[in-house]
Order: sequence, then C-alpha cells, then structure tokens
Amino acid sequence: MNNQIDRSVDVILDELAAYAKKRVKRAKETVCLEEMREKAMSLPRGDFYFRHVLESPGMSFICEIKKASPSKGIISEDFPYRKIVKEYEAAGADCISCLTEPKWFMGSDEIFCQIRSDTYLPMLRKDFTIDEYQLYEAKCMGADAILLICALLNTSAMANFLDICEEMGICALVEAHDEKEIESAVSAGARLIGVNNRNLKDFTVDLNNAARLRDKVPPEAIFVAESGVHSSADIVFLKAIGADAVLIGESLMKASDKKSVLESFRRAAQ
Ligand SMILES: O=C(O)c1ccccc1NCC(=O)[C@H](O)[C@H](O)COP(=O)(O)O
Repeated sequence: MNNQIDRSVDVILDELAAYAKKRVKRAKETVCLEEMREKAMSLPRGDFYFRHVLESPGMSFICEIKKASPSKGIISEDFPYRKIVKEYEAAGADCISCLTEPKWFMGSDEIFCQIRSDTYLPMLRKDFTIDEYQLYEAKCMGADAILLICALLNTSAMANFLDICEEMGICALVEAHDEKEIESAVSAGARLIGVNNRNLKDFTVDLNNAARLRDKVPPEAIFVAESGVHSSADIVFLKAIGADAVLIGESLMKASDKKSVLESFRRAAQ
C-alpha cells in the first residue's frame, strides 16, 4: 500500500464504493444473495445491543481497530488486533468498531471474526455498504451494527437497509457530514446518527462540524461524534456540545499505551 496519500484526491469515496461493489460481486459467486439472506435470517434476531449500550447514561466510547486509512496510510505497522481489543475492554470501551475494508484500511472479515470471538463488547462492522448483501454478511459475522454512509446512499436505499437491519435486530450507524445528509438520515428513519468531523472528499478534520450540526439531529436519536479526537480537551469539547458518544480511531491506534489514553479520555468525559 502506498503510504504517500495525495490529499487532493476527492474521488476516494467513489473508489471505495466501486471496490466494495467488486468485492460483493465476487462474494456472491461463492454464496449467492438468496443463500446469504437465508443464513442471516435464520439466526436469532439481535436485541439492538449496540444502541442499548450507547443509550446508557454518560458519554460512550466506540473504539476503532484499523491498521490503515486512505488519509493516513499505514497508521499502525504493528497490528496485534486481538491484544488491542483486550486493552480497549480493560480501559472501559463501550463498543468496538472494526474496519473490514481490505484495500485502503487493510481490514478483513477474518480480523472481525477473530475479534468477535474474543470480546463480549458490541461490534460495528465498519465497511462501505452499497448492497444489502453486506448487511446479511455482517449479521452472519456476529456484528451488532453496520455503517451506512449518507454520501453513498439515497434516502430510499437507506430506508430499505434500515428496515433489513431492524428485521435482523442489528443497528445501523448512519454517517452524515452536513445538514442535507442529516435530513436524509432522519427521513430514512435513522436512530443512531454519526456526524463525521472528517470531510471524506478532502480529508480535512474539524471538530466544529459536530458542534455545528448537533442541533440538526433530533434529541430522540443518538448523536455520535466521529473522527479527529486526539486529546482530553477534544472529549471535553464534544461532551459540552452534547455528543452521546464518540468514535475514536487513529489516536488510540497510535498510542503505545492504549489503555491509559482511553482511561484519560473517559475521565475527561465525567
Ligand atoms: O479516515 C479516512 O481516511 C477515511 C477516508 C475515506 C472514508 C472513510 C475514512 N475514515 C473513516 C473514518 O471516518 C474513521 O475511521 C473514524 O471516524 C475514526 O476517525 P479517527 O479517529 O480520526 O481515526
């Protein structure tokens, strides 16, 4: 993987979606859509564990496991993900977000499944969802939640995916970056809305995005502030603007002592 990212590239989301389409097409050659749907639907319905954990009082922490990203290249050469999840657990993480996108994030379904078998924490399968097939895959992998990115889905596709998640008893974290996307998420019926502080078109990060958009998310939905959290001061800021949860990746992945960094973030949220 090329660690030198061209920051001017604004097509990365399109490329991620196109590659996800290819991956789904390939997967369907092994297990077709009907079979995957049947497998998923035959499993016991989930109990929306992910959302219930985020609904508990106080700010919740969704801690991410990722080796690389399009904006940062390799984040963590050393990637002992099974050890990392234990450190997150020990430091009081509420949920785990695990990237499964293989090309830019260097994730995989296998990594997800290994972590799944190691932790009791609710897990988000973080991938670029463009096909219902991926929802069934996620359910079969034991995911408690999946990611839906507004920039990749129109309102009706989003509503359809949310209905499928509802039927399977898993949650959808619906990610928005601006007012229009939040409106789309709300009218599709999203109950967990993540505002990304990272602009996925130019990779700039600004925590004020969450602040600016906080009031656009209805109070009955859970508001997750995503990306760009690097310090206890960031946590204090996001708590003050009314974030119910934060999703943190890079700063934890880069920390040599993840447990103490996460513990300090959690103290800042009290
Ligand atoms: O992070 C990227 O470069 C990126 C590029 C294109 C699509 C998604 C991308 N990242 C996903 C995320 O937003 C983050 O993994 C997540 O919110 C955690 O952010 P951070 O704490 O800043 O690592």
